[in-house]
Amino acid sequence: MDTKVVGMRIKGEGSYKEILTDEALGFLEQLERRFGQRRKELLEARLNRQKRFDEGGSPGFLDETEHIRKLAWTVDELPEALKDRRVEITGPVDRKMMINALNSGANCFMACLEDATSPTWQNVMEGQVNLRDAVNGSIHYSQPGGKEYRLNGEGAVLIVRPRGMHLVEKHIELDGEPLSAGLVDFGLHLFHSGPKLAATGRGPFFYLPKLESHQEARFWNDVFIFSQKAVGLPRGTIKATVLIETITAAFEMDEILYELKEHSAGLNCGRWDYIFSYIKKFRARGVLPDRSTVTMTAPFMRAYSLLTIKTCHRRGAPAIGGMAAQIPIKGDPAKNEEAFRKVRQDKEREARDGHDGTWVAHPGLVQVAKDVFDGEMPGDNQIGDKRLTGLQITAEDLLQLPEGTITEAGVRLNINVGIRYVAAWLKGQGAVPINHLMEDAATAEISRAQLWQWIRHPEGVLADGRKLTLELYEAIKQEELTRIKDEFGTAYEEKRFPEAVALFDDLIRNDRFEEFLTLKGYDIL
Ligand SMILES: CC(=O)SCCNC(=O)CCNC(=O)[C@H](O)C(C)(C)COP(=O)(O)OP(=O)(O)OC[C@H]1O[C@@H](n2cnc3c(N)ncnc32)[C@H](O)[C@@H]1OP(=O)(O)O
Ligand SMILES: O=CC(=O)O
Repeated sequence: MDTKVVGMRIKGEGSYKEILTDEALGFLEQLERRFGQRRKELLEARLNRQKRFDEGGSPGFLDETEHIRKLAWTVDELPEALKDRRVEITGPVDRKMMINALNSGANCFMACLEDATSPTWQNVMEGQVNLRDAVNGSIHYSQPGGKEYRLNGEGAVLIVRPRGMHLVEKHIELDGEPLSAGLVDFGLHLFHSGPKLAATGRGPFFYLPKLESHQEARFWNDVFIFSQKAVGLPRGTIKATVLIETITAAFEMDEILYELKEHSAGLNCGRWDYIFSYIKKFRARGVLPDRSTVTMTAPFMRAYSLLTIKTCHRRGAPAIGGMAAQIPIKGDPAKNEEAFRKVRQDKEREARDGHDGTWVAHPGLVQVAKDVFDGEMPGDNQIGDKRLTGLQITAEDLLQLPEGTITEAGVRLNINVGIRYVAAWLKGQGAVPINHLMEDAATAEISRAQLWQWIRHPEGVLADGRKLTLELYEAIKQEELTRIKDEFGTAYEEKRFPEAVALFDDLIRNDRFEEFLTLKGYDIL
């Protein structure tokens, strides 16, 4: 469908007229024309950085920005709505789940168009409708069978996570090229809800995913400056929290806060993507052990989270913790208690280390995290706590390879979870419960990246002495597929497992490491 914007075409089905208004599309056009090329250049810089790592180079703290790390400065004052973020619930932009999240009792709700949302056109467009209705307070949902869902009062403060820079939105083209997905998600939400949110002091707030450098933070800062002017908001109204979820960004935390200074709402430890990034960036080097053994207490993960807290507090910014993958387990009180215990332990470590809040994946976990932070954090946040000021975290600390073994069970789990996740994603679900754990794009990336690396790396050897080869991968995969087929029976095809297996196989078998599984998957979504 052609639009009134010259050169712009909508290729997705359904008109979504209330979201894709001429004015909103005009705004997307301006964003793309101003920032689309720069996004591509930043992606090119990522590839060049990877080349250097493949040739043995290492990331380090940058010489050219030493002055930024040395000088005393702080980010701008936080708005009232973001001072107390002790519990943030995350979830996709699904209508019912959004209402549940907003009503969950959490301080904030991170509405995710990234890892927790499969970017079908329908999900993306309906997500925007849901965001707009949530901001208007008019959001409601009638469950087939009778249950009604409505907002109970103001609800959690909304923070929107647009898609990462690597993704495009193929359903909207400008001059024959797809738009930048992150700019679409950001732009539509800002255009429809920014002024309304600003009027109440509850936004517009964003989470910025998968940044690799301070230049990418500068990109977003420039997008914010331009966009605020375009929609009539004072400079500094938008606040953004950057996820530190790539190993390279961990070396540029000060610089990232500095670039976003007047728009910064601190940093968050995106632990799952961080592990994925570590494997991806250093795939030619040492191997990581089984996914389940790489936890936040591994020295390199601990160094990263402590550095995040230290850096944020020095700069007057909040340092938000990450996501424990456990979710409530129905029908098994003992296992459920064990899951809750693990989440509690994780949140206690975060609160005691000095984090200013944390993430939970499920409404049933809000109270657990709240109790921990209420107990450990008497004020709104711990930004004033400078305990970590003298802590020295070196490049070696951040890069230290975790110890542990690779087991057949770990290989099996990676194959099983990876294929199940990709099938769910192809069916339009971006976050799923598998083996009582939350799985989303970030956790699935770890699974496939580990398999890819273990097969090719000489140290990809199981604890029993067998080298993981393509042949062994294939044999285990066939056994796991038998289990999946037994479980799904005649629904196997309808659930898109054949395509999921083909895609997963391609990611593992191809010697070229695919940057993101969602990039490859988007072609057939
Ligand atoms: C690595 C990262 O990027 S982390 C951030 C991105 N990932 C996420 O945000 C994942 C968030 N979590 C989820 O999506 C979900 O909790 C899942 C998919 C893991 C499990 O969901 P379900 O299988 O629906 O869980 P369950 O059956 O226990 O849900 C019970 C109720 O809680 C609701 N619920 C579960 N999780 C959430 C959530 N995160 N937000 C809002 N509501 C939720 C369900 O909709 C359901 O509601 P209902 O009783 O009104 O029908
Ligand atoms: O985005 C969060 C993560 O843990 O990855």
